[in-house]
Amino acid sequence: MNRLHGLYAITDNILMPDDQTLLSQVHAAILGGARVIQYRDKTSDTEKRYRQACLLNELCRKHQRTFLINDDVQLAQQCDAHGVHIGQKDSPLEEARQALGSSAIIGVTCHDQLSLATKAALACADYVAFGAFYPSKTKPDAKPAPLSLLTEAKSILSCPIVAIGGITVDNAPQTITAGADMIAVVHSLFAAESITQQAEAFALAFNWNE
Ligand SMILES: Cc1ncc(COP(=O)(O)OP(=O)(O)O)c(N)n1
Ligand SMILES: Cc1nc(C(=O)O)sc1CCOP(=O)(O)O
Ligand SMILES: [Mg+2]
Repeated sequence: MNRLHGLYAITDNILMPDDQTLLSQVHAAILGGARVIQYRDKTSDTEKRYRQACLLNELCRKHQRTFLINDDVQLAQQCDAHGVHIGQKDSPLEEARQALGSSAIIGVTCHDQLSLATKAALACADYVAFGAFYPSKTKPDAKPAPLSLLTEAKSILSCPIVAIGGITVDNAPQTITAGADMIAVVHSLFAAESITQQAEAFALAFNWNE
């Protein structure tokens, strides 16, 4: 199975306020076909973040899913995650690689800028992420990015490409056709009535394009 392809589910500390909700919602997403899980908790509760990251790591390993930590290289190390997702204001890629080693998966946010992606790819990022392609409920201030960026990026990069920001079951096929290898989703997945069915619908969008 290609580990960096398909539905990329990102957790949310508001939609999933406690351990039980977090675990059951991520489990539901995995059952529906989410291939990559990112633990994204923007609180400063270190104890909770460590505990939840360990719980999710165990769940993802049990189901052979890729588990990444947002922002926090040290937490990724502590909970033995597969890797980390870093933004332009987080730890530099070189530092993250030094800390986590050559087999870790490191993804980098590139917003709407191809130049950030070529730089990250040259520095051996495992994937690059562009967005926001649609208005995002999770990050309403995210700068918009055009779908044409995905097509342009696909023609010059050899690493996998993630599309993020306001992705829904309705607009997912367009982002995949434009060049996304993975679609990263928070709200449209985890606020759904049936998370498993919603994940299945996202996963189907990839089958139509394969
Ligand atoms: C897959 C993926 N893409 C982009 C982001 C955004 O990262 P960043 O710009 O560092 O913003 P925060 O998520 O830290 O608020 C992401 N987390 N995941
Ligand atoms: C975390 C994040 N980063 C973005 C970017 O554009 O870099 S958009 C975003 C939020 C994604 O959540 P939703 O699927 O609810 O829009
Ligand atoms: Mg970040």
